[in-house]
Amino acid sequence: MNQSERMSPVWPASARRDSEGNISFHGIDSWDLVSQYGSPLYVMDTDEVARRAEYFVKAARDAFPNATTHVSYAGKAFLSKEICRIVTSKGMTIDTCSMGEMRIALAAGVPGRRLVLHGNNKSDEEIALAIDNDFAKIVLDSPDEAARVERIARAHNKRAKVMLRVTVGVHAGGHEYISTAHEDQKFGVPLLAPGVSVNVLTGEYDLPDEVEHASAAEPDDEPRVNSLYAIPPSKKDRNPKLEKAMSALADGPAIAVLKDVLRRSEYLELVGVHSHIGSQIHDADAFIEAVGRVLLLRKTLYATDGYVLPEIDLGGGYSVPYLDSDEAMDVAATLRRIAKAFTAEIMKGLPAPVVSFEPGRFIAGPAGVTLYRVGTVKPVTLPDGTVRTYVSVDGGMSDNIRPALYGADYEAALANRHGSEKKVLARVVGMHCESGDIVVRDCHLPADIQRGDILAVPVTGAYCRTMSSNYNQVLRPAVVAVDDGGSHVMIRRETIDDLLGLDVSE
Ligand SMILES: Cc1ncc(COP(=O)(O)O)c(C=O)c1O
Ligand SMILES: N[C@@H](CCCC[NH3+])C(=O)O
Repeated sequence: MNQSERMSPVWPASARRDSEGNISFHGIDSWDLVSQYGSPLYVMDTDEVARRAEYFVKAARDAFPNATTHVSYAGKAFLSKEICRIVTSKGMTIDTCSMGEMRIALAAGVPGRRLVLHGNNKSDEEIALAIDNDFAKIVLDSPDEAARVERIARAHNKRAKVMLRVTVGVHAGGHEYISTAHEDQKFGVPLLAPGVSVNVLTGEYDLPDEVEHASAAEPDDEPRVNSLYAIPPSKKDRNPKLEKAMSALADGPAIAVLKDVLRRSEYLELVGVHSHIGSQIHDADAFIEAVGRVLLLRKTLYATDGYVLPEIDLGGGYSVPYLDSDEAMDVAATLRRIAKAFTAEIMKGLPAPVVSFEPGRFIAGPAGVTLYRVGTVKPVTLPDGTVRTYVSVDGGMSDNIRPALYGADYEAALANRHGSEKKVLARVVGMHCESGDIVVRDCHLPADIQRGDILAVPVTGAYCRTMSSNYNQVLRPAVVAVDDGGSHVMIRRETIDDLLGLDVSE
């Protein structure tokens, strides 16, 4: 019997390396997986997905013992009917943002009341499908969307549950393309008019002159009773700093949309506000800052319209380590810190909202490993005399666009043997006609790596298969599920018939 060693924490918990150097998942060798299902191959450890879903749902419940929490799996990270069933069995709902994602979740048997629809450019058909299926929420992303959803809801004689996605102005996230709460981008509706900034913790704010005159009450002024307060507070409950910050928000774009939704209440039920500040966020402070701003918005809407937003959705963005040297985020501790922000002064007088989260990468990323066959191995001498060994594999940017798109870093390991003790500086590259077709920019691999070997790249469960392409007319790989019960195909490999079937020209 072979002695097996656990792999480092970036691998699924079931991954082992035996004394011959074979990497296995739940006892199934990489070599056997590739022999049976072909290469490249996405391997999804479904036990790991279930464990991570369970962990997040429990961490949210534990962090908010006195509030209801909802955790929605962000299907854009990785979606299949089986994954839908696994995460919903662990108490999650599912966040979708396209017709395809909605249809997969519905085909998995997930009821609409456990689904969410996002999207900055939803089609009428997508909105109609969500309304028809009584989705838990449709997240409005721009000022004109309330009227569109209302029109479709009226046609279906239904009342749609809607939220508004707001951009809170917090700058966070791993890469510019995956940061979503700064001002200059396509998602959401800003809290504040252009040029206005508010420190929600101190109530200090910077307003351009004209806005200052229009909106800010002096601390000793009478409150702007008619414009700011639906229900004027008693003098002793007034907080001048908070009033200044609320005044700025009361004049902002987000409140205007929320008021518009309230005016359409016959067909729209305003269930809350949504803030997603970006993805691969390591810094818990960014979430705390976002919570403060969203709670200020909730307080302001209560002040102006006497409406208590029932739910605050804080989106996803929880980081995972990709490299052994990356620090793992303590998600339970982060959620506890977020929960503390909900006990701030600003909550005084308002009931606790339902608090929702939408993790994607955290659930699926570390559960996935991609297996590739090694092809050409080419040592290249660099101008400074260093030799870099280019190791070509049979996939690349078509199955993992993240290195090319975000400069994302990964690790690679020889998965079918130990290989020589001597290591070489290597770059793992794909088979596409692009020099940027890189899988792992820099790593050290055994010097005797050769054609036919298997390379495994961990943490490819999120945003790899879902962002894959047919570039160079390659066929998308299969996704194989592994767990204690064995392995099976979850999503089949594309075939040449699939490819030719799309080309309908005579
Ligand atoms: C609205 C929304 N929710 C949730 C997510 C999931 O993010 P992550 O996979 O980083 O948790 C995203 C993607 O960034 C998103 O846009
Ligand atoms: N696609 C991004 C994550 C953000 C997508 C959702 N807003 C990534 O691969 O890191």
